[in-house]
Amino acid sequence: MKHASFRAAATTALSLAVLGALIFFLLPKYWVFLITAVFIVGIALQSLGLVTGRTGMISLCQMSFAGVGAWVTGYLNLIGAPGGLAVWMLIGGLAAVPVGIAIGLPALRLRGINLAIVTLGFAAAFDTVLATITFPGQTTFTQVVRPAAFDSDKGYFLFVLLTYGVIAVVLEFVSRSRLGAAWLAVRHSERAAAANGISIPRAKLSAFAISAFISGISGGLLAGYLGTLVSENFSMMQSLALFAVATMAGAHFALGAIAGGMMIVLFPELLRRLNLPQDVGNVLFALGAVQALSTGETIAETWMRLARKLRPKRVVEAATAAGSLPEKTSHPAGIALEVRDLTVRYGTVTALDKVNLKVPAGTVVGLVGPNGAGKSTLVDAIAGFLYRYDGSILLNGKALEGVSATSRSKLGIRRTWQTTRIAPELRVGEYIRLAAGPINESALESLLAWFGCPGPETPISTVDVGTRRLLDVAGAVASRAPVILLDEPAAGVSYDEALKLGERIAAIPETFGSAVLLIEHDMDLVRRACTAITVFDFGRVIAAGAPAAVLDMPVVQKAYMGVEFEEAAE
Ligand SMILES: Nc1ncnc2c1ncn2[C@@H]1O[C@H](COP(=O)(O)OP(=O)(O)OP(=O)(O)O)[C@@H](O)[C@H]1O
Repeated sequence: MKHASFRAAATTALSLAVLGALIFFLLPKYWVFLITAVFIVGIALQSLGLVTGRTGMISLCQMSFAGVGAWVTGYLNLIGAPGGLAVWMLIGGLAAVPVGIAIGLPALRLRGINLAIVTLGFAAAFDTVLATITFPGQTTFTQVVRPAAFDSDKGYFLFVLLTYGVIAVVLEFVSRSRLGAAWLAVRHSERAAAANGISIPRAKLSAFAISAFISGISGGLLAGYLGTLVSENFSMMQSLALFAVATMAGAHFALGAIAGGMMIVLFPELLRRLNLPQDVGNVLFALGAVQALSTGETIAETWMRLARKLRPKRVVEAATAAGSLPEKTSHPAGIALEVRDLTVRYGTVTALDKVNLKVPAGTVVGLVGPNGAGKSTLVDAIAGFLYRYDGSILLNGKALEGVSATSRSKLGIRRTWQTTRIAPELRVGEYIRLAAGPINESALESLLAWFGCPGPETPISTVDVGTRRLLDVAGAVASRAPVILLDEPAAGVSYDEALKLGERIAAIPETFGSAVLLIEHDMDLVRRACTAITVFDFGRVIAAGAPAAVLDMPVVQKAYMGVEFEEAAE
C-alpha cells in the first residue's frame, strides 16, 4: 500500500515538474503570469474538493477561508513579520483552521441544503466584515512582498507550482491513508463508517480543518500574486463559482483541480477577448455543475474513464495466500453477546417483543425468520443504530446502553449490511485497513485469499456485488472483534460460493477468535455454519437450539417456510 502511495505521489510530482518546465520555458511571460493564477485557484479547488468531493459535505464559503489566509498574510507583510511570504501564508493557513472547524461544527448535524445555507450565510457575513475592515495595506497600496528568490512573475510561478506540488503530493498520501479512506466512507454512508469504528465528527471536522488550511494558503499565495487585495477577491459569488467549478471538474482529483483552475482563470480571459460579459462564465459554470450532478460524473472522471479505455483491460486478480492469516485474538470465555428482553417499536409497529438471545464465545449462532420478522432491527439495536429500545444488550457482560455505534464498534461489535455500503472509490486493501486497522501486507493478502477475494490493489468499483459482500465480511473478520454480526452475507453470492462462505463462517471463531451472529435465508449455509440457531417471527423468538432440531420443528416450518403444521406433520 505504501508503495502505491509513493508511486502515485511520484507520478503527481513528475507530471507537475514536466508541465511546469513546459510552461516556464515555452510560454510567454503574460501566459506564465495567467497560469500562475490557474495553480493558485487549483489549490483552492483542491481544498474544496477535500470537503465536497471526498467527504460529501457542501461548503459554499471556501473563498472565505482563503480570505482569512490572505488577510493574515497581508497583516504579517504590513508589520514586517520575519520569515517572508512562505511563513506568512502558512500562518494564514493555520489561522483559517479554527474558522474551518467552526463552520464544520454545524456539518455534524446538518446535511445538503441546510448545510449549504449555513455556509453561504457565513460567506455573506464574511463579505460584509471584509468590506468593513478592509485588507491590511489596502488603503495605503502596500504590496505583499514575494520571496526574494521568486520575485519576478516567472519566479513566482515556480513558487506557486512548488506549493501546489507539495499540497498535491501530501494529499495523495493522505487520501490513501486511513483518514482519507474514512472521509470517503463518511461520504458514502455515515452509518457504515460508524460501524467500522470511524468517528464521524472527527472525520468531518478534520476535513473542514485541513481544507480551510489549504484554502488559507491559496489566499496567501493570491496576496503575493496580486500584491494588494480587495474584499471582492473573496466574495460570496467567488465561493459559489468555485463550488460550481469544483462540482463540474471534480476538484478532489489533482487533474480536476487544474482543469477547474483553467476554467476559472482562462475563461474570463477568453470572454474579455471576445468582448462578452464576464457573467456568461458563471452561467456556464452553473450549467456544467448541473450536468455533472445529473450524469454523476465530473470532467476529471470522464477523462480518467476514457484514459482507462485506452489502457489494456485490467484483470481482477484473486489474492494469493502469501503468508499466515492475521493472528487469532483471545477473547473472554462465556457469553460474548447477550440480548435481554429487547423491545423495539417503530410507532405502532412492534418490531421486537421481549427478545432474549445469547451468543457464546467461540460459536456461530444463526438468526432466521421470514421477511419483516425483526432480524435487521435486532442487528441495528445491537450495533447501536437505534436511539431507543427497551431491555438490555451486553457485550462480555457489560451493558451497552447509551454507547454510540462508533464506540460499540471500537468496543468489539462489528456488523455488515444487507446491501453493501463500501465506498467504491477505495481499493480492496484500503477498505480492509479501514475496517480492521493496521494489518501487515502478507496477512492482508492471506485473509483476502481465505475469503476468495481479489488482491489488495483492486479498485472496489471493478468488483461485482457478491464480491463486495465478501469484502464486507472480510473487513469485519479482519477486525477480530469479540462479536461479528453478519446480515445476510450470502445475498448476491452464487450457491456454490455460498456453501464455501458457510464453511468460512463456521471457521471464524476457531481461526480469528470472534463469535458470530449470522442472519441468513440460505438454510444450507445456516446448517453448515451455525452451532445453534434462533428463529424469529413477528418480532418474537419462536424457537432456539441446535440447527437440525430447530429447523425440523413444525412451528418453524410453518412460520419460516410457509409449510402448514398439518403438512409438516404428514
Ligand atoms: N424504520 C422503520 N420504520 C417503521 N417500521 C420499520 C422500520 N424498520 C423496520 N420496520 C418494521 O419492523 C419490522 C421488522 O423489520 P426488519 O427489517 O427488522 O425485519 P427483517 O426480519 O430484517 O426482514 P428482512 O428479512 O426482510 O430484512 C417490519 O414490520 C418492518 O416493516
